[in-house]
Amino acid sequence: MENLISLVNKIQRACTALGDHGEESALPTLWESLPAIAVVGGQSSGKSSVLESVVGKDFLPRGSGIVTRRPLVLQLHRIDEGREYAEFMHLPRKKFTDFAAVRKEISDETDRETGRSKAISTVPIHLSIYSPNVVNLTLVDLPGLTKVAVDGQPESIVQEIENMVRGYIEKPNCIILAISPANQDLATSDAIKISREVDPKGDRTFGVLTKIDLMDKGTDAVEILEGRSYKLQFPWIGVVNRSQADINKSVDMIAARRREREYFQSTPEYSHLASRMGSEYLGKVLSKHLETVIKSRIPSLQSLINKTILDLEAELSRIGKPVATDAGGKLYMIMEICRAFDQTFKEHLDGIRAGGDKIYGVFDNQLPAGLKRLQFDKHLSIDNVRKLITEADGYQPHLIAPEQGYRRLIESCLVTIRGPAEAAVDAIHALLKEMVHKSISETMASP
Ligand SMILES: Nc1nc2c(ncn2[C@@H]2O[C@H](COP(=O)(O)OP(=O)(O)OP(=O)(O)O)[C@@H](O)[C@H]2O)c(=O)[nH]1
Repeated sequence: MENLISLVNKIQRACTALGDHGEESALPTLWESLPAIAVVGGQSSGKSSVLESVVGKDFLPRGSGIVTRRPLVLQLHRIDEGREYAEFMHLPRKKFTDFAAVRKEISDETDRETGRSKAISTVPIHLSIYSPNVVNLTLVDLPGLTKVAVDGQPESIVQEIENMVRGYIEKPNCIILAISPANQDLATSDAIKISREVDPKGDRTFGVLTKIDLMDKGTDAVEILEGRSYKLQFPWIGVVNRSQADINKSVDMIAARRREREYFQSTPEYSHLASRMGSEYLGKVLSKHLETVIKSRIPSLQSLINKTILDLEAELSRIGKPVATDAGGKLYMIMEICRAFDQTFKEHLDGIRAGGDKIYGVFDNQLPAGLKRLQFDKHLSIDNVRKLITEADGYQPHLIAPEQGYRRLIESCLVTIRGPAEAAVDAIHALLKEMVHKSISETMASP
């Protein structure tokens, strides 16, 4: 089953490399059919902390304002042994073993796409983490939902983030990880609000409650965790992440996970729920659920891939043979096309293919018929001949041919036949053009 998640990971990477990340496209987008888990929450709800706890590493950029400005597709791969490392799809063959450098690269790559303007972009960053301490999982980290723009960002950014988040989570294949902080009223949770809009029955929403340790004294989250305040199909999972003070003191993740476990076991209100609380448990549940979803989607994925292959093959055969890349190859190809065109055109003229016979039709029928309709009587009347010859040559003895006069006579007749002659030329021009077009399409269609 673990192979299934890695297979989907590979397809997701291929989608991004081909520019398919679920946006408008002429072809059905494969990305949209792949199951993935999107992490949704308001700013400072603890999204980054949950992601880092699931991974067991510090690697996400931190700061004030909108830090996550591009979707981060985080693919976790479990390895049996060896040192953990990370890889970005935009930096192939570069292995990061220093996770502070991973954090910096996420920031830098965000800026490369969006500029330093703090704008947001829907083009995802792909990060793969290979570690013995993770479960196979694909998570998409999205910008935190916010209510106000900061740092000179346009007001529209609030709506843009919401649209981007909605764009991911409204896809029926998206599993929503809705992060809500326990120290705020659940009724005000941005994550619950938006996930309820796209998944009203909670069929694909996992509710995660953070900051349970920060709740007011005398209050607890049992009502929520037991699904009585807000029911989802899947049980709520509570987590206790590192506080800001822990982060400042560089409390490591492994110690934080241990402390989290102890917290749930030793707090009387939660001890009966301890076995299904915490980030480690969350990671396992998500991995298992993702596997189940992928398994159920395999037939539809397969038929989508097959259909896309057929569509692309049809498109390829419509486009034609591959074009050579080097100059010599291109020249050879052009010469071949010209030769084939030349041959086809000649065959049309010679009557091997249809079309050339129409040219004979013009000379044999149209032109003679046009000429027959002309009135030469006036030109060739004896009076006119005499007049022209006298005007051109003057009075001459009969032995000398009146050459100038003949010329004038022929010229005036030629002017008369101009009309039918030009009509014949136009007709042949149109026929030749038609044959050129025919020959081009026949040349391109020939194998
Ligand atoms: N005590 C305690 N602090 C937490 C918990 N979860 C998160 N925090 C703290 O809350 C602050 C915000 O957490 P983040 O994980 O950065 O929240 P975020 O949702 O990713 O915030 P943005 O990146 O700004 O959108 C940090 O200082 C965390 O240390 C928790 O369960 N308990």
